[in-house]
Amino acid sequence: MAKMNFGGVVENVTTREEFPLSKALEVLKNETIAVIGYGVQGPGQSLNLKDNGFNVIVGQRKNSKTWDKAVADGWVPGKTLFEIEEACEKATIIQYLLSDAAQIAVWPSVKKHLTAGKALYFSHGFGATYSDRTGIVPPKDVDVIMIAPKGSGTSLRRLFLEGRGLNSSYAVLQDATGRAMERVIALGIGVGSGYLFETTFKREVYSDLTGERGTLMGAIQGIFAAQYQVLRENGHTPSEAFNETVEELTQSLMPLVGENGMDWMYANCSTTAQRGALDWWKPFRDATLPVFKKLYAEVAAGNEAQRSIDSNSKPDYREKLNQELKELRESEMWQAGATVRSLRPERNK
Ligand SMILES: NC(=O)c1ccc[n+]([C@@H]2O[C@H](COP(=O)([O-])OP(=O)(O)OC[C@H]3O[C@@H](n4cnc5c(N)ncnc54)[C@H](O)[C@@H]3O)[C@@H](O)[C@H]2O)c1
Ligand SMILES: CC(C)(O)[C@@H](O)C(=O)O
Ligand SMILES: [Mg+2]
Ligand SMILES: [Mg+2]
Repeated sequence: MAKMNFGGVVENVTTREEFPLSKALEVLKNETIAVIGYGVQGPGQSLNLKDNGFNVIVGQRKNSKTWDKAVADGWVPGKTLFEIEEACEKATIIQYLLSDAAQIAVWPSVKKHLTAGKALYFSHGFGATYSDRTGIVPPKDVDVIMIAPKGSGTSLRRLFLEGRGLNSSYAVLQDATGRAMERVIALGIGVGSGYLFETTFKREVYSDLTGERGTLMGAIQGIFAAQYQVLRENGHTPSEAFNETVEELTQSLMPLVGENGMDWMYANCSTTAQRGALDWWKPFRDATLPVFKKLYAEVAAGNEAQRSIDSNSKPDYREKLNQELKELRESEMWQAGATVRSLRPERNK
């Protein structure tokens, strides 16, 4: 474990240099890892583990689209692909990667296979932190660990195939075997993490729920929609409004931020743009600060978790979500976006 200085605060991190894949393979050489669920994280984590040489099987409901997807991805029924309970029985490490709501419903079937010495692995602090709402209370004689990739399972797989890695946080909630820490770090390296930073289950779920509702997904759509509306109300065309709101950000400016930070992106824009951005970022911060404070309070009170449990436990939750995504897709802004994307020269090759 290395100590790294993050803007003046020293934190524990683990990198592939100090914990190479060979060490991870050695630590887990006698383990059977069952990845339960084959939605978004399931494929990314299980395929990365398999390609890295670990002993991994998949547990998924038969007669489901994702069972068929697992078969298409090369998992073999009866050999490396099983019904959820059968996979849990065979496993020494159960990676619980069902949706957070489904984890509640399926918990009794998983719990009965959590015999002494096994490890229960999550990719989110949700189930265990909000145990009063989820009912997920692991037995005391198993390790309870977490690797939470900080991004989509789709990116986890794509970056792995490019020889890169998505960063993940890690935590140990329960160390029953004395091996929980080496198990979790080895799994973090195994699923393809770029580096691992330390957290707790509670800190992970609070920050993750805030981030995805905030700047990563919710706030960004909100601020896009507000600017697009103002431009349209003032007579700008959809293509101009979309380009000035979204396309330039994703195609030109955010890659520069990702590469070298905000000041570097600013420095690569005109002095006119720099003057305006440096003047306006603080009013935007001040306007949104109360919303972020309210959001964090809702997360900490458990209200966001409860809302997610209630809506995503309904039988028709997928149809409802798809309907809301359709509304977003069919809004003028994102329809303009579809046309803009179709005009990117690389799409016409
Ligand atoms: N989506 C991501 O990229 C991402 C990123 C980081 C962490 N996570 C966390 O990883 C975990 C898995 O998330 P996900 O987005 O991959 O899940 P998901 O929503 O894609 O669902 C995963 C699987 O759950 C199955 N499932 C749904 N309801 C079920 C039920 N009642 N019984 C049995 N199976 C059922 C689905 O068939 C699917 O295979 C969650 O804890 C999530 O918070 C997800
Ligand atoms: C990919 C995200 C948003 O980081 C994850 O937290 C999720 O819930 O899907
Ligand atoms: Mg999340
Ligand atoms: Mg997240």
